[in-house]
Amino acid sequence: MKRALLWAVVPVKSFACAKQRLMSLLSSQERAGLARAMFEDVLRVLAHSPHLAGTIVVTSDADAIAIAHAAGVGVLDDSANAGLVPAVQLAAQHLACAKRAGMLVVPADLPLITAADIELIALAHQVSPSITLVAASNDGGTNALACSPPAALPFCFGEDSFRRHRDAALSLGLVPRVLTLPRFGRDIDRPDDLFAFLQHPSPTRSYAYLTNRGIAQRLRHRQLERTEFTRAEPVALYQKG
Ligand SMILES: Nc1nc2c(ncn2[C@@H]2O[C@H](COP(=O)(O)OP(=O)(O)OP(=O)(O)O)[C@@H](O)[C@H]2O)c(=O)[nH]1
Ligand SMILES: O=C(O)[C@H](O)COP(=O)(O)O
Repeated sequence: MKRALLWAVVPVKSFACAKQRLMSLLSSQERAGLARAMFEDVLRVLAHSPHLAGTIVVTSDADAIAIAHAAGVGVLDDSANAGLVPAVQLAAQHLACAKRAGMLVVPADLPLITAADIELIALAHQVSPSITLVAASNDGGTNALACSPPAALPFCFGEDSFRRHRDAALSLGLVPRVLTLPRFGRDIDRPDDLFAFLQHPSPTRSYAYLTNRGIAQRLRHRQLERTEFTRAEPVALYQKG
């Protein structure tokens, strides 16, 4: 079976605005630092993959642009910063105009992905027209979307996006390939995602960032307190009554 060559597309919103859902655990500086480290982890895997035709970062963040250039990958300017869907549409139009065969959208908050994951996606993805999807493990999101040709699908990122991408493909008469890739499933969006990430050391910049800054240690204390509070709560209620 012939394979469609994929261009990886990594949308990156401004680091200063990233990871709002981690606000209860991390300062704005720490959220920006983590977002940056996760992006570096993702880019390191994509930029070295022999299974991709290339990688493009869609962003207007000066830091992200510098990191992309240092990794030798292209940048599309997203000065509008109007959300994930317009950013991906921009990339799809760009790739379609350049007559590229396909696009693989990879969010920048997947620090655990590996070269083997990219290979599995590239091997599973069929010739055009075709769609390949990887779901987030816990929130109904889409953590990888391969699409040939690049603009084959109306992009549905947001709430419940995996189901909506699958339905959109089916309504076009395309049966999407769906892969279960545990490392691809684990984006870091919410406090529980971060606690789970910290449970197992990983050779990632993200883990190193959280550990070297003392953030990991602080969060482990916090998690312990949370557990103890949950355990203590029924006793406290009993005493009050
Ligand atoms: N270029 C670009 N990328 C975006 C935009 N909005 C989100 N992204 C990227 O899309 C991916 C998923 O982002 P979200 O989960 O929506 O945002 P987040 O910063 O990770 O987390 P929250 O702030 O908690 O929603 C990440 O790679 C983001 O950097 C945008 O307006 N422009
Ligand atoms: O499916 C989506 O919309 C993207 O993967 C982003 O999802 P998230 O906001 O849950 O990370």
